[in-house]
This record gives sequence, structure tokens and C-alpha cells, in this order.
Amino acid sequence: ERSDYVIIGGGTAGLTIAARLSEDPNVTVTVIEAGEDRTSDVEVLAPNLLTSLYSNPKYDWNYRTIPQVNANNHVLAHPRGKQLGGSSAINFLWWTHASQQDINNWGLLGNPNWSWNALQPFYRRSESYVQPSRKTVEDLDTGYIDPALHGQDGPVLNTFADIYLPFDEAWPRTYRALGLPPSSDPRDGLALGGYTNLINMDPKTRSRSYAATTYMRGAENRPNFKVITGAHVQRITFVDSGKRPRATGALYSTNGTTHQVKARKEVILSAGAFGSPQLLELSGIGNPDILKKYGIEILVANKNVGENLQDHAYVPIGYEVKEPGLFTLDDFANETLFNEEYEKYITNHTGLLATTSAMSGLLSLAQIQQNTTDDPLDLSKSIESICPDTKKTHTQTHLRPPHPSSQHDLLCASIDTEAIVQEFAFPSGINPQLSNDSSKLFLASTPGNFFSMQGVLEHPFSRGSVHIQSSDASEYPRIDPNYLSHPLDIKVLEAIALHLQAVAQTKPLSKLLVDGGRKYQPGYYALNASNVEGWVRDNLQSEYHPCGTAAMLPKEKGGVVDEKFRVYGVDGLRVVDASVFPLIPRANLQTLVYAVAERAVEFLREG
Ligand SMILES: Cc1cc2nc3c(=O)[nH]c(=O)nc-3n(C[C@H](O)[C@H](O)[C@H](O)COP(=O)(O)OP(=O)(O)OC[C@H]3O[C@@H](n4cnc5c(N)ncnc54)[C@H](O)[C@@H]3O)c2cc1C
Repeated sequence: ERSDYVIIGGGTAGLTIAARLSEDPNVTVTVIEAGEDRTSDVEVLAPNLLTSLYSNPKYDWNYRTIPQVNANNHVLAHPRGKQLGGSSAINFLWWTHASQQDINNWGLLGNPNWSWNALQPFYRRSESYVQPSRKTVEDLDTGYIDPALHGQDGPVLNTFADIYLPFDEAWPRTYRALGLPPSSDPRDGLALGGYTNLINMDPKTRSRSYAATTYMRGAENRPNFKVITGAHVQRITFVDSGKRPRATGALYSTNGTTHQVKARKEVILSAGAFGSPQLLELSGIGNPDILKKYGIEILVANKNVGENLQDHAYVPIGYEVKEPGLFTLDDFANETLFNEEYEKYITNHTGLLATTSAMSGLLSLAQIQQNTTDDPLDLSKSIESICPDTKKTHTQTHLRPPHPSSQHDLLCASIDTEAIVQEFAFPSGINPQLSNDSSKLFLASTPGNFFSMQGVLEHPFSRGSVHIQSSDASEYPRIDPNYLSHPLDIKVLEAIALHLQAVAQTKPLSKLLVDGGRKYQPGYYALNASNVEGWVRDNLQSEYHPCGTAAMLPKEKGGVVDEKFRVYGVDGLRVVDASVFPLIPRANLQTLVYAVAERAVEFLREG
């Protein structure tokens, strides 16, 4: 089999690139995807069935971290989409955006022509904003949206859910009451505050709008577009003619048989933040010590492969919900009710499966410290010791762009101005002690109705790694996010947890909770300055945003790919997916993955 481009991984980035490249009828594209096509599967399409996908091998790779030494040795499950559309097929559907500073930082780290402004057209290319009804705007208080900022004719549809619960209506009003409404539309890369997120849902069918139902749907009937599913790539193939190795294609297995696919022009690796570094190492690109250990011939020595792993970690708090009649997702345990809702969805795309909550907020450190139920934790000493001269660094990075700043400097420089936390909520319990089992994590451990709030550390200082632990592609890599290995990450999460309590005790949200937000879900308890560190360490979770493991950076600063995603040391190979993010942005990752993939298409067309 031979085509111009071979794309490894038919996920969020992979399908975006394949669909765009195949717009040119003279270009042939083959996508190799380990999972299957689930585009007509109701479990993928119905928004509120999303947690049923986790741990199920039909949809999810179901990775696990190694025990996290700074989080009481807990193991965290890491769902990753294993199907066409990849993780866009199993995510929470939140359509959020990075900040201007997040993307400008990528440029400041030494990537020429990377800035918020340069990325704008590519963001817009992927998205179509669908205006909700006036009633939805009023109920969910979404008047902050500025339609002019949003893409209008991209494939992925985003809008607000038009079926919602009292919690969804209370959420933005609670942030208003705290003096924390969104300062503008967060799509501008600046706004902070608490609000309702957009979700990537097709409003006509109330179904998930994701890479496979959008980009792929538009391309799949083209004769120059080919997708091979159930095909697990084992390694990338190269010719090594003496000068520089050149990628020629990939070896993949289907049902135990090995096949080869060849690329006339380029191979694009889009296997995700765990899969891409794994395949680079299996193909001889990586740290020589690791490659030698597993008997892999060294093609390019680069110790940066699989390093720089970043993720969004969060701390949860759960509350009892005031009865009677307040529906929460916990009620789906009642089979009769679930079956009724399922029937409604199947017959006319309505009911409680035809929606999902998107209560969210992005807040600065000063904002979360201005209202907590306890004495606010004083973080100034911790910040001073870690970022000794924040203001000076800030000025320097802006005086000499692209200043070869370190990630550390940039994080320090924006610690006072950027979102330190994303706060979000689920109308259901979560059981944080089951972080290693994503099929049970999002269920309460006892019967009842609960409301859980999560506070996510947006710009962590901790860095982890992902590396092979076998030369066999079917063996999962060793995943060590190294959560909480940096002392400031723990301190900030403590402050975040205390702020969540204040939110729960604020009207109108508090009116929906027992004792005005003072009665916890069993297993949770009131947090204060003395017990909060223990709580953070024992209950840490992941928002499932791994990235950075094949970073776009100068090689001497930790890079695996250059600013056009070309892998250092070889020709004809790029990595394009969340692995290339050099620094994790605020909020959720998918819009940035789509934007990065759209930009990659421009680079590929340039040749
Ligand atoms: C549970 C969950 C919830 C999330 N919620 C949100 C959210 O609400 N909003 C948001 O913006 N972001 C969210 N994210 C993050 C976002 O969805 C991902 O960051 C993004 O989709 C990653 O895109 P990608 O292209 O890097 O990887 P993926 O989309 O995961 O694509 C990788 C593809 O490569 C395939 N693959 C891997 N290895 C091989 C191999 N060896 N051979 C063949 N194929 C292979 C995989 O099967 C997959 O299809 C969530 C993620 C998860 C997991």
C-alpha cells in the first residue's frame, strides 16, 4: 500500500490533517488507526453517556500511571480514545480556549512565528459556533459570548446545551454573586470568571460533534482518502542512505498479521501524548539508554523524547444534594429511569442523555484568595521562593522576544495574571479513592444524590515522562506524570480546594445543597488550612490532558520537533498532536489540538 501521506493515528489531530490534505484530489492519504469506527454508536454520540465509555476496550485504551509517590502512591487511570476520532470521541465535549499568553509563551520558548495572533485563523478554521435560543442564553446566563470571535464555518459545531438542570442555571449566578462573572468572552484568550462552557454538540441531533463525525465525514467518500481501522502500528520505517534517515512508512498489525504501508511524501505521527513518544522510541528515536535496554537500534539519539509530560491535575469535593426531585446523574443507577431516558434519546434525541453539564470557570490566584471559607492560605512566601523576581522576569520576557526563556521563567512571569485554576462541577458524585478505575470513579460510593466540584491546577510546574518498557508495541508504556513533584503545585491546589468550599456555600448554588453546602458526600469532609494538604495528596485526579511528550522546542531546550513539527534528525516525519505542546495551556485541550493540526496542514502543503 502506498500513498503520499501516511498518518499514524486517526484521532483528533490525525483525522483533521487527513481530511484537509485530501481536499486536494491529487494528494493521496492513508490513516492507520488501532481502534474502530464508532460514529453511529449511541454511547459515543449521546453526550451524557460519556463516562460509560471509560475502561471499555471498545472505546478506550485505558492506560494507567505508575504509583504517584507524591499522591500517596495512588495509581490514576488515563482514558484515551481508541477509535476513529481518538480522544475527541470520549471527552467531556467542553469547547474551551487557551489564553493569549499560553500561546505567546510557545513563541517565547524559541518557536519562530508562534503567537496567539498567528494561531487565530487556524482556531477559527475548525469551529462553527451555533447561536443558542434566547431562552438558553437567559437561563445559562451566556450573554458574555461575542459571536464575532468564534469560527463560523468550520466542521466542529459548538453551542450551549438546551436541556439543563437547576445546577447549570445556578452556577454562573453563583460566580456573579462572588463578584467573579466572566470579564468578557473567554474565546478572546483573556477573560477570567465563572460561566457555562460551550460544548461541541450538534444542536439538531444533540449528539457529539467530533473529529470523526465532522472532518472524516466530509472526506470519507473521496477516492484519495483511505482509513484502515483495527490496525495497530508497531513502528515507523526508514531508509538510511548514509546522510539522514528518511521515514518511508509504517509497519502495522491487524489480527496478528503484519502489513506495511508506504509514504511517498511524509509520515505524520498523531498517536497522542502517550502513543506518539512510544512509537518514536520503538522506531529508534529517543534516549539511547532506554532504547538499548530494550534492544532497539538507535536511529537518532534524543533524550527529550517522552520527557516534559504535563497534565491538568485536580482536587474534587462532593456535596449532598437537597431532595426531593433534584435529578443528578446518580439517578441513572435506577434502571427504569435510565431506560426511559435512553428510549427518549434513541427516538427523538431528547431527554437527560441529550445534554451534558458544562459548569466551568477560570480564575486567577488573587480571585480565589479573595473568598475562601477558611483563613486564606498565604502563598506569597512559596511563590517568592520559587519565583524570586517575578516582575523582573516578566519584563525581560517581553523586552526581547523571542527570549530564550525557560518554562519556569514563563510560568513565574504570569503567575499573577493568568488563570491558576479551572473550577468545574458535575451533577453527580465522584469517588476519588477509585482514581485507578475510570469505570467507577464518576459514581458515588453510596446511594444518594450528590454534586461534585473540581479545581484544576492550570499551569503546573511538575513534569513527568512516558517511556517504553518493552520492544513490543502492544505493551503499554510506563506513564509517570510525577504529579505534585513541585512544591508550589501542592500549595496552589490547597488554595484551590478551599475556594471550592466557598463557592458551594454561596447562593444560589448553596440553596440546592443540603445545609447550604455544608453537608459533604460520604467520604468527604470540611477542609481547612491544617488538613487540606493531606486531602490534596490523597484525592488527586487527572483531567486527562497529557501533553508535551514530543515537545515543539529547540532541541537544546528539550525539543523533539521544530516549529513546523519536523522531527529532529530525520526527514519525512512530523509529529502532530497534543505531544508537541511545549507548555500546557489553560482549560481543555481539544480546540488547541484542532488548531495545531490545521496549522500543520499549511506546513505540509508548503512541503
Ligand atoms: C476522558 C477525557 C476527557 C477530556 N475532556 C475534554 C474536554 O471536555 N474538552 C477538551 O477540550 N479536551 C478534553 N480532553 C482532551 C482532548 O480530548 C485531547 O487532548 C485530544 O483529543 C487529544 O488529541 P490527539 O490528537 O493528541 O490524540 P487522540 O485524539 O487521542 O488521537 C490519538 C489516536 O491515535 C491512535 N493510536 C494510538 N496509538 C496507535 C498505534 N500504535 N497504532 C494506531 N493508532 C494508534 C488512537 O487510537 C487515537 O485514535 C479530554 C480527554 C479525555 C481522555
